[in-house]
Amino acid sequence: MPAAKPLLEVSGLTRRFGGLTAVAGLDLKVAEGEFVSVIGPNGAGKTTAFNLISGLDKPDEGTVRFDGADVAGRPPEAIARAGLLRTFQHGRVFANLSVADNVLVGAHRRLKAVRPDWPVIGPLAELALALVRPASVRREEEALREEVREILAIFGDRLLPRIDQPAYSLSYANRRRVEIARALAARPKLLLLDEPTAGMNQTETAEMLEILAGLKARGQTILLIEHKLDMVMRLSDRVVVLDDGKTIAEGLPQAVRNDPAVIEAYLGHGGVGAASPAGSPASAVERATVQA
Ligand SMILES: Nc1ncnc2c1ncn2[C@@H]1O[C@H](COP(=O)(O)OP(=O)(O)OP(=O)(O)O)[C@@H](O)[C@H]1O
Repeated sequence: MPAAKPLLEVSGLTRRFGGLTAVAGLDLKVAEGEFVSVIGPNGAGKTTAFNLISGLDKPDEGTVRFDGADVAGRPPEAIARAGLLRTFQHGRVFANLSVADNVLVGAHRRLKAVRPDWPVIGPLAELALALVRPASVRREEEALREEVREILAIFGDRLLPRIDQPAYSLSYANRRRVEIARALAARPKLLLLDEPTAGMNQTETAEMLEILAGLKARGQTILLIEHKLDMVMRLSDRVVVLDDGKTIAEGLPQAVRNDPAVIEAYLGHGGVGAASPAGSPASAVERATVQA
């Protein structure tokens, strides 16, 4: 159990789609500084749970407490402003914006949280500032640009040389990196990553593992959905296993990997490469997760 105070506390979270209960009374805690991974067979309810936590979808039942406030059912922008940022399974970037501007969108979100709009004169003041650009505004812009470069540098030379290129011109892997960079620019208290290595090759996956390990070392709190079990094993303080919308196991990575209920869940789902139960039970889970 996490020792530090819970940053995220999900309780009894439920989402039904017609007759299907995608998330069924889910309880989940993430403490400050923790790296928690959510694994489970295809269709277990992982992404639906992320959608409910990040405000993209509304729960039928349950509560989501984030940083001391109940955020269940609040709009995604409000939840992001509170410091909970997420990325998407297939990556979402602003295709026509440059790499730098995509990341600036994340920083802007943070600034808005600190300096909310001033009704009525807000837009006029912004226009005036844009036309005159006093020294203070120029300094702030330069500081932001420098911050963008620092964030992009986390990804080695993948993004920095492409800083002014439009996002649509980037490779799939680079678009996914930009999405993470944008989330980081908001300085999230909690970062939700939905399969950040989906569609990436082995080298790119290994690189992402190092990047996530670096973020963890800096104290970034992370909740990760991931099918690649070796990554989950290397990074996680705790692993939560979902099946049919419920938690079926939770604990240290090695313990979860050898849990009979987990092995059964993976073997029971033909869709995750569980054709042969040969080999050790844990290797059955590994095959299933890597192939998913
Ligand atoms: N908008 C929706 N309408 C109807 N059913 C949905 C909807 N979204 C998800 N589901 C169903 O809910 C269940 C859980 O889906 P979800 O995408 O959350 O699973 P997952 O664990 O993220 O799977 P994967 O590992 O394949 O991404 C699935 O049976 C899915 O078909």
